[in-house]
Amino acid sequence: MSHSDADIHPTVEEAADDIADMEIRGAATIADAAAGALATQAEDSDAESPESFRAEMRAAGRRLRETRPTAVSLPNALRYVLRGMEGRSVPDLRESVVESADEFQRELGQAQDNLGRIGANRLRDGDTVMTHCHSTDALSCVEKALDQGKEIHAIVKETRPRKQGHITARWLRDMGVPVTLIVDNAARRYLDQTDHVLVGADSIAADGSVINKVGTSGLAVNARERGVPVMVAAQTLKLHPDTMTGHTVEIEMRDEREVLTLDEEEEIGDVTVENPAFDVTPPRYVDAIVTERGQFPPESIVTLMRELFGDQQGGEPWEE
Ligand SMILES: O=P(O)(O)OC[C@H]1O[C@H](OP(=O)(O)O)[C@H](O)[C@@H]1O
Repeated sequence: MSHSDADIHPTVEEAADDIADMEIRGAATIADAAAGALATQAEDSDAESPESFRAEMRAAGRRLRETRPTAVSLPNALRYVLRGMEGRSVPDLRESVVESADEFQRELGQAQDNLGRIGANRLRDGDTVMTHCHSTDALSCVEKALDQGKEIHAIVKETRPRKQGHITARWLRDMGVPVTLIVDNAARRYLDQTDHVLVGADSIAADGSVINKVGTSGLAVNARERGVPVMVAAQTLKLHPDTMTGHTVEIEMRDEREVLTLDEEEEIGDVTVENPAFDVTPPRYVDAIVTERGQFPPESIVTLMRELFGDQQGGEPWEE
């Protein structure tokens, strides 16, 4: 690396590109990758002054932050690692960043395990869950239920346009769970055979709204109409601190080519394609938000948010 103040390590560039292209995806996985990339930036830095080291870390943080807007786990990860940066010399600063990233990654894994155990208690032997998209937090609940000796079946929604339901189907098969794969449009019909809708979250707002893969809100409304409980598995990393002061969560709009190929467009003619990646499920359609700190009715999640983020003031550590 050269000695310019804001050198971004190739590993950070690669992680940022992979997050933007969804080679690395899923809110928790993105957070884990971002923390790891910051650690590499720190480890390999040849900054000669504490100021240039800090400038490098901020530049790396900004590069990672600008990749995708909706999953708050990403800025929460960057805040955790960069706020842990302390020391007066480059070696001290480096060590603090590496330690802080390591601690973050350990806690993330631990939180997912604990959340899974709590969520598993909602599942009974023989239950069928319906999933949407691919969530490692949600699958942790199934895994722990299996560990408790329960038999679980899964109805897996394909999840257009990127068909991440296929990833869920593969993971569940690896766990030994019988899987029925359905197209998204069949979900309402199969709710009659479903005991729980089980989804993850990219962000949770202070009013208990759940921001998750587009299609979650329609599924939740249908589930309420059919009397099927909706369980959201989301470690506290998914709680969105800005929403405590009235900010809304930006919904990512992705490339139209995920929906319509060039060939398809040539056949149809010129049309406008909209491709929002996420939607907002109002709290009244959610029965429980399961975190590593316990399970909560969505309306009470704000209490936990105040406890966790209440004292966090000031600007973003990548902008300071
Ligand atoms: O953190 P975990 O539970 O793994 O995933 C949480 C959510 O992240 C995913 O977003 P994307 O696939 O990155 O757009 C899905 O919306 C999923 O429900």
